[in-house]
Amino acid sequence: MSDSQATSAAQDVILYDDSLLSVRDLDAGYGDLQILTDVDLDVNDEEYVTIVGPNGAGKSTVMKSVFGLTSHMGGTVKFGDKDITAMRPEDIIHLGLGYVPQNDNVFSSLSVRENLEMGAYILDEVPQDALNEVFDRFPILEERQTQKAGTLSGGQQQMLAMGRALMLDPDLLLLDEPSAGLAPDLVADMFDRIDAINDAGTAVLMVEQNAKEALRRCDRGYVLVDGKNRYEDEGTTLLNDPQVRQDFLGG
Ligand SMILES: Nc1ncnc2c1ncn2[C@@H]1O[C@H](COP(=O)(O)OP(=O)(O)OP(=O)(O)O)[C@@H](O)[C@H]1O
Repeated sequence: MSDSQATSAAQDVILYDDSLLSVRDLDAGYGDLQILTDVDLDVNDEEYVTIVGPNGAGKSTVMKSVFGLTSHMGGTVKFGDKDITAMRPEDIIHLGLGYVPQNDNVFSSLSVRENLEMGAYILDEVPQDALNEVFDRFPILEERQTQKAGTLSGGQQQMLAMGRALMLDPDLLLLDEPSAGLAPDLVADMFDRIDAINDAGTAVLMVEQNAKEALRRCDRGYVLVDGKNRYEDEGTTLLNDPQVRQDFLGG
């Protein structure tokens, strides 16, 4: 453990002093309904972090809370040196944080290219370099750039949603269930693409139902249960932990 880390006695969660994203004692929910309690979480520069856990554990709520989409009830969220606690999403994206929600993540009636251009709406001009990079990363989007997004397959729409978030070249990408709804033979391809995005230097925080594959690929993982931290460790360590396997990974 480096000098910049300290272990939280309560949950045995490692807290970092200099992480890119730092969530501390976060309480959040919807309206008056509290879902998250004292959640701690870090993502370091260029790190790939996964949150897994049972249905309804609050995984998506963590992502939404980081991105300013829930009721904030306590605790802090820092991104780089900025306190972004309860900041609005339209302000957060200026800071280099991109979010790809699980559902409704493309504008169906707009073309593929228009969707990508919308990703950069906060800029005065469409960043051509970023657009070309997205097309290099997802060639099918270049081929189909004039097609309406709603006519793409589920996997292609997921690529478009990611491509749109990449238009601002974020330092951290939040991905909520990127493999949801994909045919089994497309799931590995989607994970390969996420690996490539991370290898190119973008930190990733991902929620996944496909927990084993996600833990196999990530650097570190968190297991969230009932809106609280339960385990945190390197992905492969969690994957091989008998208790985690039995309780959360189907044996
Ligand atoms: N907009 C909302 N309003 C009220 N309650 C909500 C809302 N969205 C989610 N919840 C509730 O918050 C709890 C956590 O949901 P969340 O989607 O964060 O869990 P999850 O771990 O991502 O689950 P899953 O794996 O099933 O997607 C659930 O009880 C859910 O019903």
